[in-house]
Amino acid sequence: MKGILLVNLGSPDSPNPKDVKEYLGEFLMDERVIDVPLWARTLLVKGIILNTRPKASAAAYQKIWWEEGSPLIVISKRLQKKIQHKVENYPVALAMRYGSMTIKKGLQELVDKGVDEVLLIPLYPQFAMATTETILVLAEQIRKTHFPNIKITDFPAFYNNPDYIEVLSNSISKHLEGKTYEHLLFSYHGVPERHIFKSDVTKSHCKIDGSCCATPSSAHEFCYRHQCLEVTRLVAKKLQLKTGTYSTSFQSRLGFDPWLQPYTDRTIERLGKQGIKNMAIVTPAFVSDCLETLEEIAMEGQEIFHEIGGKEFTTIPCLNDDDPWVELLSKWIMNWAEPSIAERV
Ligand SMILES: C=CC1=C(C)c2cc3[nH]c(cc4nc(cc5[nH]c(cc1n2)c(C)c5CCC(=O)O)C(CCC(=O)O)=C4C)c(C)c3C=C
Ligand SMILES: [Fe+2]
Ligand SMILES: [Fe+2]
Repeated sequence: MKGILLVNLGSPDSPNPKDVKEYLGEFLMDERVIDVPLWARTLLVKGIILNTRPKASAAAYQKIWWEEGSPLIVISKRLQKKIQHKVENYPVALAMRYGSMTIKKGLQELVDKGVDEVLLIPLYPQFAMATTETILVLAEQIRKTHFPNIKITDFPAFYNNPDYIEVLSNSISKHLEGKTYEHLLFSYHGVPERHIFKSDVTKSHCKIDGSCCATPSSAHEFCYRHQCLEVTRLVAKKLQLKTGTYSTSFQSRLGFDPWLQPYTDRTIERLGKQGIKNMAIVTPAFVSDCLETLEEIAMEGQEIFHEIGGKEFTTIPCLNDDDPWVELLSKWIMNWAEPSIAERV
C-alpha cells in the first residue's frame, strides 16, 4: 500500500527559552546545517550559540506564537489534513526534521496503517543540503535501521515546476491586488556560500560570480542559489514584472562566514534610501509561514523600512494551506500513486 510523508523543518515545543534551546541544539548540531568538524560544531553550538541565542530566539518566537502552537507546525498540520481529504485512499503523515514530530514517528504511523511504499515530500521548493538533503539522508538511515521492508521514493525539488510557478504567481497577484508598490522583493532563506560549493556536483561550476547560476550546468540540480534565482525569474516572467521593479535577496544569516548576498535587511534599507516608499516582499523558500517570515520579515523588515522613511510594506503570506497549493500537491501525489490514471487524464 502506498502512503505519503510530508516533512517540514520543525519548531520548538513551546516558545520558552528551555524548549527553544533544546530545539536549536538539535537543529544546529546537524552536520548539514553547521557543516564544520564535530569538535568545532560542538564548541560553536554548545559553547557559544546555545549560551547566547535561545533567550533572544525565544522572545522572537513569543511574538509570533499562536494559541494552537507554532505557526509552522499548525499550518503544516492544516495542509496535511486538507491533502488527506483529497487523496483519501492513501494515508498522509506529517513529520518534522527537528523536534518532537520525528521522521521515525511519521514512518511508523504509515507502516501501522499498512504502508510499504512511501512518497517522501520535503516541503521545500529548492534543494539545499541544510533542508532537503538532511531530510533524505536521515529518512534513509531510519528506513534501513527500523523499516527495511519499505520503499521510499524521494519527491524532487519543484522550484521550476510550471504548475508551482503558476500557483505562486497567482498567490502573489492575489495579495497585491489593489496595493500600490514600487518594488517586489523576493527574499529567500540564506545559506553560507560554502554550502553552495559543497553541493556542486561538478566541483567547478559554482563561483557565485553573478553569472554561473544563469549558465546551464548539471550543478543546478543541487544549486540552491540557482534554484532561488530561477523562481524569481520564472515568477517575474509570468507576472510580466518590469526590470528594476523586483529583485532577489537572502535573509536569516547566522555567524560571521559569508552567506548568499545581497542580504535582505540591507536590501530593504537600500530600497528605502533610494526613495522607494511602497514595497512588497514574498518569501518563496518557505511554503508555510514561520518565525522567519512572521517575525524577521513582517516585523523586523517592516521596522527597517519605516525607519528609513518607507510607507507601505506589504508582506505576502506563504502558500500555507491555500486551496490551489493543496490541489497541486494532491495532483503530484496522485500522479505518483496512480500513474496509469494520471496518464489518461
Ligand atoms: C547555519 C544555520 C542555518 C542554515 C544553514 C539554515 C538554512 C535554512 N533554514 C531554512 C528554513 C527555516 N529556518 C528557520 C529558523 C532558523 N534557521 C536557523 C539557522 C539556519 N538555517 C536558525 C538558528 C533558526 C531558528 C530561529 C532563530 O533562532 O533565529 C525556520 C523557522 C522555524 C520556525 O520554527 O518557525 C525555517 C522555516 C531554510 C529553507 C534553509 C536553507 C535553505
Ligand atoms: Fe533556517
Ligand atoms: Fe550556481
